[in-house]
Amino acid sequence: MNSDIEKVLVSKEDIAQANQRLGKQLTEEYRGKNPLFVCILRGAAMFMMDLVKELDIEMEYDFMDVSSYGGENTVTTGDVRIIKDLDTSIRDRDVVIVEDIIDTGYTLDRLKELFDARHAKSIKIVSFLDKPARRIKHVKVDYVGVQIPDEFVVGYGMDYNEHYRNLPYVGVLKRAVYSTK
Ligand SMILES: O=P(O)(O)OC[C@H]1O[C@H](OP(=O)(O)OP(=O)(O)O)[C@H](O)[C@@H]1O
Ligand SMILES: Nc1nc2[nH]cnc2c(=O)[nH]1
Ligand SMILES: [Mg+2]
Repeated sequence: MNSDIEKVLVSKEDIAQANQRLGKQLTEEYRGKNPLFVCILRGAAMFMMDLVKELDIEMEYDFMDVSSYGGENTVTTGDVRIIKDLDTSIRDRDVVIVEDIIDTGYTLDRLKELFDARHAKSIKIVSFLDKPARRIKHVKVDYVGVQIPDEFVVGYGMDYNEHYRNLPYVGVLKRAVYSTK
């Protein structure tokens, strides 16, 4: 285990199991609909690539880069900026937004509003992690991998100052790491 990690919240095995379950559910729901899966960069990249391999249907995917956080690294501002937009039109498409984590809900609330305005046929959300304790915007998450307590997590795509995204599990950082980096 990485020496900066205090504890593992979601192991490699837990991740694989959650993805298999989500893949089955989404396969049932979207068979014959050619859905567009939208990965929200950068955090959701690793989850997205694992998830789509569990889908046994025709589908397409695209990427969008948004940033929901301002100057500080662990404090939300509620400001969501589009850094890279989709290349695909979502008009009349069944869209599945793929996120690594829903925390305050600002990012997904804003994205849902945006996709509604672009006339998607349907919009559903799949988030690998759900941290309900911190919710401010009560957006409906249709599919959740794992619910976690109110801790700042890293790994499996999630970062602290761009580090730790490549960890193959989700963990909590040691306190000391925040004060030295
Ligand atoms: O529910 P919220 O409070 O809006 O937080 C969740 C969002 O915050 C993180 O992304 P971030 O903007 O930090 O960028 P990243 O995905 O590139 O790491 C995470 O990947 C979610 O997209
Ligand atoms: N890395 C990381 N990004 C987040 N964005 C919102 N919550 C979190 C979290 O717990 N960890
Ligand atoms: Mg993100």
